[in-house]
Amino acid sequence: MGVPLHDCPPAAPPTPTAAAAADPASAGTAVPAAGLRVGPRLRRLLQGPLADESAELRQVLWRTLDEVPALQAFELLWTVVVALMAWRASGADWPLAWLAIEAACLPLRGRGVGSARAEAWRPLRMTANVLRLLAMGLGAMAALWLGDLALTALAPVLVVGMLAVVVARWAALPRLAAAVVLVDGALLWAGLAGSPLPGLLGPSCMIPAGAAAFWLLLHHNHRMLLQLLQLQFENRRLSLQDPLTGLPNRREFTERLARLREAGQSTRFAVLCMDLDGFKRVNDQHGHDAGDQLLAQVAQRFRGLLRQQDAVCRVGGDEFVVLLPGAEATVATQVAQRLLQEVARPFTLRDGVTVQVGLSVGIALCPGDGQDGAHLLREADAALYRAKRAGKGCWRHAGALAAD
Ligand SMILES: Nc1nc2c(ncn2[C@@H]2O[C@H](COP(=O)(O)OP(=O)(O)OP(=O)(O)O)[C@@H](O)[C@H]2O)c(=O)[nH]1
Repeated sequence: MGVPLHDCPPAAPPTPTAAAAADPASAGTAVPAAGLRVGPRLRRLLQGPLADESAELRQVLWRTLDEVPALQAFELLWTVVVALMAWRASGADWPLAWLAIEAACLPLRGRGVGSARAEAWRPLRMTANVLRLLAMGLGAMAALWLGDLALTALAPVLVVGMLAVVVARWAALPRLAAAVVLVDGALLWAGLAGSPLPGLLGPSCMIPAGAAAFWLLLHHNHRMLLQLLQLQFENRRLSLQDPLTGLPNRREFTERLARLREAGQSTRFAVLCMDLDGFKRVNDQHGHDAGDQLLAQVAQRFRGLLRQQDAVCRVGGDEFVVLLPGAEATVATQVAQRLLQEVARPFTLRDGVTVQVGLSVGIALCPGDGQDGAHLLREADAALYRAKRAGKGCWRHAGALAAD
């Protein structure tokens, strides 16, 4: 290591931030799981194995259920045609009740889609969808019981068409979709079996085979969709992660910085640019593999020291960047001091070799040293360069707080 820490002001007692950073158990609060807000048992029942997937992935899957307005218009048209025909044929009130349910569900089925409240309205949308599908099954069954020839042709087409839509679009919820197929399939079967028209019992026996085909399609759709999403998520994770240390990489760091800046003009945070001192010597003396092990252990120590809302990223060979949301100068300095001390402790590598390196840190603050993320990074990098020039093993502030 270069110049000892006395080049920096003496270490102050840990602040609540630094204390929390040192104790990962007390750091941060758990992010609430996103997605449908139903009881855990019901969610498990509906989602099945999906409950083990990440909340983010489940949310994307759920979003595939959101209704398409054009599709809803066609579905409405079909139901209106069959229900009005049943009303004319029977003169009874039940087709009107069927239409009333369809009409009442229509605005609820698209409620909140595309808005910030989309997630909150999802249970309502799902309830409305299930209710109208049930009404449609019952309505078609009753229409078949009338024995009207045109209705006998149209009602099964309506049910089968609806089930095809469910199978095509409800791959996110295969269990619920399968239940809808079974219930509406059973109602269709009951309608055909109970029709006063002769000869329908035989064709009605085809319904279990049809339901099985629908179920196979549904299962296939679900597996494909899940695999696609899993790949998409894995690709994204790999593109944002440094494979050696498991830390976020430069791209992820830039995105987090941008998100922080988007949070508002008054956002306060600190950027710490860090570079190991004497790392090349470890590579030269013990080999590249030892250097890799050292980098992974350094990353582990950094992670153990920081709060959950802080971010530490590996942005180059032995270069790391830390983002401290909400931190002002004192806290940033104290965190830099603790990081320095952490790295200064010897590292024991896999084959028992003990190595020692140091750390130099450059600190830039938002808003004091600038507002723009790229500018702050440059400022912190310049401060790091000054720390290196000052003899390494120390930290330096950017801009107004710079001592030299
Ligand atoms: N083992 C390993 N070495 C790497 C990796 N990426 C870069 N390096 C090496 O890390 C070294 C970084 O160079 P420097 O930062 O100049 O080395 P240093 O000894 O820390 O120099 P100072 O910062 O001036 O103290 C170079 O020798 C690179 O070849 C990596 O992924 N694994």
